[in-house]
Amino acid sequence: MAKIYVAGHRGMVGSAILRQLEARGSDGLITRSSAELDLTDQAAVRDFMQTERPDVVVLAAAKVGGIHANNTYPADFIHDNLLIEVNVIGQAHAAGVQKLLQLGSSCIYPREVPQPMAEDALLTGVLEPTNEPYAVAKIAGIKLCESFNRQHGRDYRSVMPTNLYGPGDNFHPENSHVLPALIRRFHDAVEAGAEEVVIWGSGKPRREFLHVDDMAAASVFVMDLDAEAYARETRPMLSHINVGTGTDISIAELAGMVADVTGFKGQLSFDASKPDGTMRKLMDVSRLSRLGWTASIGLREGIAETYGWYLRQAGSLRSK
Ligand SMILES: NC(=O)C1=CN([C@@H]2O[C@H](COP(=O)(O)OP(=O)(O)OC[C@H]3O[C@@H](n4cnc5c(N)ncnc54)[C@H](OP(=O)(O)O)[C@@H]3O)[C@@H](O)[C@H]2O)C=CC1
Ligand SMILES: C[C@H]1O[C@H](OP(=O)(O)OP(=O)(O)OC[C@H]2O[C@@H](n3cnc4c(=O)[nH]c(N)nc43)[C@H](O)[C@@H]2O)[C@@H](O)[C@@H](O)C1=O
Repeated sequence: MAKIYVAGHRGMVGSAILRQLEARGSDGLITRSSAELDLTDQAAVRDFMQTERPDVVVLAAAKVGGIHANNTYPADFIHDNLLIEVNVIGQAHAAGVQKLLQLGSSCIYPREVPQPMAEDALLTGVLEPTNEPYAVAKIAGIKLCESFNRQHGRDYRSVMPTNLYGPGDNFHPENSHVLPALIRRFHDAVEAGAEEVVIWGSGKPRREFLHVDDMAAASVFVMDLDAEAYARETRPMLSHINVGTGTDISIAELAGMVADVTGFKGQLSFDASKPDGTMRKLMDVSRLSRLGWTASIGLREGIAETYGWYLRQAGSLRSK
């Protein structure tokens, strides 16, 4: 059985990938928390890779956050993510790891790009300023994989997820992504009997949301593809594959859905002092669907399930 190292296994995506691998009986799984192995520390990553010598690496560790966190801590987002990618991808190669899957993000695509965004839209225009530093690091991750493939014949693959959500998400009131932020805000409003909930920005931006279990399934699917199938879709650079649902929704519509799921009956208002970010980010998922994978969890169903999970965490999440 292959030894698979899942970097970031305590995070929302890494934990979902770990669940999928465990469910199919993988028994060579290797994990380390950030307290055990700081992936920004090159010497520590080198020692770990040389000692463990995994067969496969899944890179789901990153500094992650929503629009406010990206806009407030740009240095952390570019610095930590570049180090994590250089260390994990570079030291995996140095330890002879032939296969790796790295997770990027839909924010790699230019701000003004034809929708839906196809993989070859990469580097065709100017990035969205609220998350440009993070996006530059994610683009560097793609180019690292491509370059190790070209120069050293490695099989390093990249998946670009759309906005994700689900159990294990970060529900921080300011630093999280929109969906967990709204779940928490609407839930708190219902509990407090509040009459109004404030939504950041104009409510007009459109986003595509994918449940993390779908993302984990897609990650394992891409990891398992035979090399010829991956190459067929990603030639000539053996580059990245988009992962999404292929449908989007406005933030105002999303807020209405979360209000419905949480039972909030009051008014919504919009705070124009907060940034909208990119006005639309819809993935072209035809590469992945040609290969045979499509998402299966509907948005409303996924929000209801995530809200159930949030409620089961009781006070532990809300005290953060
Ligand atoms: N969430 C989303 O909407 C999206 C996420 N992505 C990408 O998916 C991947 C996973 O994201 P997600 O699961 O949401 O993020 P989380 O924040 O939930 O998890 C990130 C994980 O990375 C680990 N990590 C962070 N810094 C370090 C470090 N210095 N050393 C070791 N481990 C570290 C953390 O480990 P520990 O818990 O041990 O501290 C954590 O478990 C990322 O690459 C992200 O960019 C892409 C698009 C959308
Ligand atoms: C996944 C992706 O995530 C980030 O980009 P983003 O798509 O802009 O992410 P977001 O989820 O934070 O916001 C989506 C939209 O929603 C609006 N919005 C309303 N009310 C809240 C709110 O309460 N919180 C947040 N965060 N946003 C809100 C918000 O104003 C924006 O218009 C990247 O930085 C980058 O990290 C990345 O790759």
